[in-house]
Amino acid sequence: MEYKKALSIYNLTKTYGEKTILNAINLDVYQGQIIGYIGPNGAGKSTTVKIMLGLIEEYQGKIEIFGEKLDLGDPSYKQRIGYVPENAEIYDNLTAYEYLSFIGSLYGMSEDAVQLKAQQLMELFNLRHGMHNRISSFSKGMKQKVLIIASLIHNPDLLFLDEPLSGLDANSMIIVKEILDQLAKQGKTIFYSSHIMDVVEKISNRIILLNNGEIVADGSIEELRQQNSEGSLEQIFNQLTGFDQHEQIAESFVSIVLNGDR
Ligand SMILES: Nc1ncnc2c1ncn2[C@@H]1O[C@H](COP(=O)(O)OP(=O)(O)OP(=O)(O)O)[C@@H](O)[C@H]1O
Repeated sequence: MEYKKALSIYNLTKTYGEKTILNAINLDVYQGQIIGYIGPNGAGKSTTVKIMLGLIEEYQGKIEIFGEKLDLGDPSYKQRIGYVPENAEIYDNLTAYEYLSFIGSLYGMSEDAVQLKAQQLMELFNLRHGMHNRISSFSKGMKQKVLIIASLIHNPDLLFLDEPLSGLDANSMIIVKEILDQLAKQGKTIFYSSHIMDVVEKISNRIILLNNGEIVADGSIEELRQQNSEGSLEQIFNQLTGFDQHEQIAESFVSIVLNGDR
């Protein structure tokens, strides 16, 4: 398979007031890549993803998705994108089936196609019996599974995932990781944002670390290991973000917790 560019970012800069969140970022992402998109809290990961999804319209720089300049006036590119947000605004009052039908119709799928796919995918996630129950009655993990199905039901080519395994049990996590691996082998491109470093390390074939508005590392885990003296991705993350005070901070925290009145 010939791997083409799925996404290009040129000099992307985003500021909020005085604060520069993204500082002239450049990035080319190819089909079939699973990008582990990581960085400290507030680094700008969600901001980057929201810009690519057209949810944030004010920025400087240029973005191309599937070779076309991002044109918010023509949102057809969105039909090729799937998204699992970190904080889902899921419609709790709908049943799982109603929600998936709604999402499918937004993506232009026929009712029959959505029904069949939703049923089959929910069954594979052990949710068949919850199909016609309101999402508000679902556990956290069940909701997460509905979100994952919703992000994939229209067979997108580019997938943005923000902590997608959040709330999933160990068995379901294995299934989702395997699904992502197989989708990437089919040429789908996946942006995987997470703070769980050992999962990112295993699942990604390319890791991008964002810190202080810049990309400070970009490569496979093997490449990052060669470039840095530390071994695990967690250690590389600590090193590149200049963090070595976990013990002191924890000690101060605990001593404040233990001191003073009840
Ligand atoms: N609407 C907004 N107005 C002002 N500042 C904002 C706004 N949205 C985000 N920010 C700021 O932009 C920065 C980046 O936020 P973003 O949510 O992209 O970080 P993140 O890397 O996804 O963090 P996390 O790992 O905590 O999810 C933060 O400093 C945040 O306070």
